[in-house]
Amino acid sequence: MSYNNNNYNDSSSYPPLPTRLHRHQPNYSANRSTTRTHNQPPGRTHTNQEQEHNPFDLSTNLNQLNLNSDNSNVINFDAYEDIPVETTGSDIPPPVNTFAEIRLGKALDDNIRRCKYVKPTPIQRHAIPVALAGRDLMACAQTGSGKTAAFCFPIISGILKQNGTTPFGSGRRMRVACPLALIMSPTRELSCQIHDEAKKFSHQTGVKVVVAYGGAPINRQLQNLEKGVDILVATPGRLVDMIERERISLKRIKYLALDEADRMLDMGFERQIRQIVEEMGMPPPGARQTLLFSATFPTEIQRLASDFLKNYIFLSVGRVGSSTDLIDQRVELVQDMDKRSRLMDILKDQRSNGMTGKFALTLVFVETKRGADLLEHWLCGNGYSATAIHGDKVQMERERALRSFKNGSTPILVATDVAARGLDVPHVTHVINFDLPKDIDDYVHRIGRTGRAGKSGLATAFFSEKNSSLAKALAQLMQESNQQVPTWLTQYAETSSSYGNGRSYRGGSKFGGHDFRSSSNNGGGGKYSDYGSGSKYSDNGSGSNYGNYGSGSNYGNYGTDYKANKGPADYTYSDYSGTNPGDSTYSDYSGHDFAAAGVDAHSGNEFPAAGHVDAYASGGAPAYQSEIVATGWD
Ligand SMILES: Nc1ncnc2c1ncn2[C@@H]1O[C@H](COP(=O)(O)OP(=O)(O)OP(=O)(O)O)[C@@H](O)[C@H]1O
Repeated sequence: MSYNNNNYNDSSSYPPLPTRLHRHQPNYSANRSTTRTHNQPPGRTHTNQEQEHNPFDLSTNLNQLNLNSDNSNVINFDAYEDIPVETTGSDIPPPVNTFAEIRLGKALDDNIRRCKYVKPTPIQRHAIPVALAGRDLMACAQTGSGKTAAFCFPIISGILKQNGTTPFGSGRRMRVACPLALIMSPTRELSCQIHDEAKKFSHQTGVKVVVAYGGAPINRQLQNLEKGVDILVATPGRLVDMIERERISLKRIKYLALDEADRMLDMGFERQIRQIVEEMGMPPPGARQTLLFSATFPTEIQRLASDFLKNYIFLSVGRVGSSTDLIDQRVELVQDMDKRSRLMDILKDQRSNGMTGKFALTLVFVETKRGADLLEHWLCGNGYSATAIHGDKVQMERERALRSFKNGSTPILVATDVAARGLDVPHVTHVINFDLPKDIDDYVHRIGRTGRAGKSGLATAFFSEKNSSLAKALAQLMQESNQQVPTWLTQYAETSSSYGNGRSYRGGSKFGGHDFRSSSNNGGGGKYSDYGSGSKYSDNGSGSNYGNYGSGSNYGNYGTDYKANKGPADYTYSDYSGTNPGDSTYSDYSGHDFAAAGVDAHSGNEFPAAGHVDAYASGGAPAYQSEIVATGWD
């Protein structure tokens, strides 16, 4: 065996993967009535010709290829019972325990039932009442815990209550679409997924959802806009393009949601997001409602994000940036040259345990696009059905790869960080970090592709010498997620001074998250704490009750712990991309190249110098910092 045996587990053999993995898919025959539904605004009736596609239809829903006789479709809410919840801000609307309490309207309730959502997840219990009360929200909750519905439900419900019609303005030549809601996300695939979800939730409500993303023909998307749009789901590059062509106006936006908000506001996207939100006619904070969601929210990014918000509520479910305990995390010390043979051992074990095929998908993260292609090729050559996804593939190839992974035709997907965030593929049972990312938050998002919606999952990481800067953050994260930390990793953590590419790890108290206003004393207001899905308002601070907190003054043990454990450096941009020449870790995120020009240490290949913009960056953003290279801008 060619890997170092100082592993988490003495045995080289992997136990059978978790079995609570099969999610039953909804099988509803849609009511294809052409009459207006209960909550449907006037003017939103559907004729037979423009009959809505039924997203619950088994024959057309890709996910349903994964149907299994196992009926364990219901989310495991026990897994969320003890999750700490922290809410700060003024006049915080109380959480709910059931969807019925929320009064989303009959049409939406029907769709929730069709989705088989029996009760709200913790983030939904807390976030939906806040959003329905019209408040701005910065929300942080663990991967796979239902954030998409948490921002979609209030938006759809709000649009239905407005009883509006899909408005159009006038442009130079064509009609200008004026959506009421804009949902932005960093990758094309995630935008498509949110679009599919939002369509499902708004089925037969008359609310029109359209998606716009780069790499796909713009004309088709413009045609869809022509048919009317209430909710536009978009990636930033394509959106700017359409606004500049005067095909979209943001002047009627009432709801703005940023999914993966920390990513949208970090150095790769911030400038373009600011352009969209602040310079392209969108109503200002206060005149619109802004909802920011992510599983991770570094303090520095919270500070940037607060520009977009007014009198907002900060909500965290689980510690900010934590991984869920549902994911069994293992880390192995493997030299770079031994990684392939170790991967082969793992895949062989999985095969011999019967954990293969469409109900046991394996997602393998690598550092570079070329590395992804090479590994895919090597796996296929060794008898494993694999495909790859990364930012150098044209959109059609990206979509094909994801489709064949989802339906189990190729149960192994080799991916760069383009697949790290947000993607909800039901049967991913194992995430393997063949190459670890430099940033702990990226690790959190990557492993979060498994262990979703209350199901358990397995994450294995190959740790090599060059990952030593991540050791401290990784060990701390694992400890906080109740994982066994190998002794050798603790030793690495003790000797390494860094917290992973300069960003401090926000560890500390296991309890709750951290609203940056609380420590900087500039806002905040009341706070209350709550655990899991019970109804109690248990206060976990230093004795004050719900609503009785002064702004940041009564921060209690939680705050003290946070500060005491705060790492040496906060999130520093310079370390993020510029100081690692020869290293292209960040070279692939939804088509962006974040790395400086240089030579990829891993493959020995040159990667492009700053300023390169690839062929399908239509209307894409210019490289706005010398070290940033925009390729295939979404
Ligand atoms: N109330 C609910 N009951 C049952 N299943 C739910 C509920 N809410 C969401 N889900 C399911 O949970 C899964 C994960 O949801 P979602 O993709 O919104 O997670 P997320 O928090 O956005 O994750 P990530 O941080 O990775 O983006 C989805 O398959 C979704 O359909």
